[in-house]
Amino acid sequence: MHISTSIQSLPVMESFYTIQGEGHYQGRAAYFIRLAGCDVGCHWCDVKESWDASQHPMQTIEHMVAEASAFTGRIAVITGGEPLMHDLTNLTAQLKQEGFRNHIETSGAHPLSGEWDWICLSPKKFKAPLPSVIEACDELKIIVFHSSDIEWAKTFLPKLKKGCKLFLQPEWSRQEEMLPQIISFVKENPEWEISLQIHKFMNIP
Ligand SMILES: C[S@@+](CC[C@H](N)C(=O)[O-])C[C@H]1O[C@@H](n2cnc3c(N)ncnc32)[C@H](O)[C@@H]1O
Ligand SMILES: Nc1nc2[nH]cc(C(=O)O)c2c(=O)[nH]1
Ligand code: SF4
Ligand SMILES: [Mg+2]
Repeated sequence: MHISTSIQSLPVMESFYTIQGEGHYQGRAAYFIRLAGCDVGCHWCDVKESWDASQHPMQTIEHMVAEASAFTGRIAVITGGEPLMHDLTNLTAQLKQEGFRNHIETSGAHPLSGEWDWICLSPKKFKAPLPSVIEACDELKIIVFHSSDIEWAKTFLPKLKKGCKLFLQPEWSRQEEMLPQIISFVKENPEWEISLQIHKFMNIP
């Protein structure tokens, strides 16, 4: 007997069409889907409201993709929360059918699922990233809260695939203190770039 794919729903905190504010695609129009649920626990996380999935409504993938498709842009960024806590096979397949490039923002603490055109890994000391995600990422984005985080960033280099983009992003509240050190590091190590959360300067989501 043929069993049709059951309708899958995922907990969604918010979705919005905006400008990617971080990393290699910074400045590009993108539709963000922020899935709820995270077990990493970064003390400086800028979306702690996303952590408890039970606080957010379930939405069917059909509904999520239909809403995304209403906008002109065709980059979808799946973020969270930690999006890899969910099986993203069906979501990414249906976004692809609507012509989206699928991008993910992840801590890498859970196994990859789904079909990705761009993987941004932002590893955390609080819950280590899986080797499989480190090897697959297209962009490494290290949040710099303390100057020692710059040294920690370098420990990932031997494990990354060739051509992986390298970013240092100051933790928002620590920007003034960390930026001078990040700037001098990048001047000495020009394979690294600076990412600044430009959406926060523009007061957009
Ligand atoms: C909110 S997280 C969601 C995706 C995933 N859980 C992760 O951490 O990559 C999205 C991005 O924002 C970064 N981020 C979160 N809080 C931040 C802060 N206070 N300052 C700078 N970047 C932050 C994360 O490191 C990650 O790159
Ligand atoms: N504009 C904008 N760009 C972003 N890039 C990564 C974000 C995230 O929270 O994952 C984010 C976000 O929340 N807003
Ligand atoms: S892994 Fe991402 S969503 Fe989870 S606490 Fe850290 S920054 Fe926030
Ligand atoms: Mg954000």
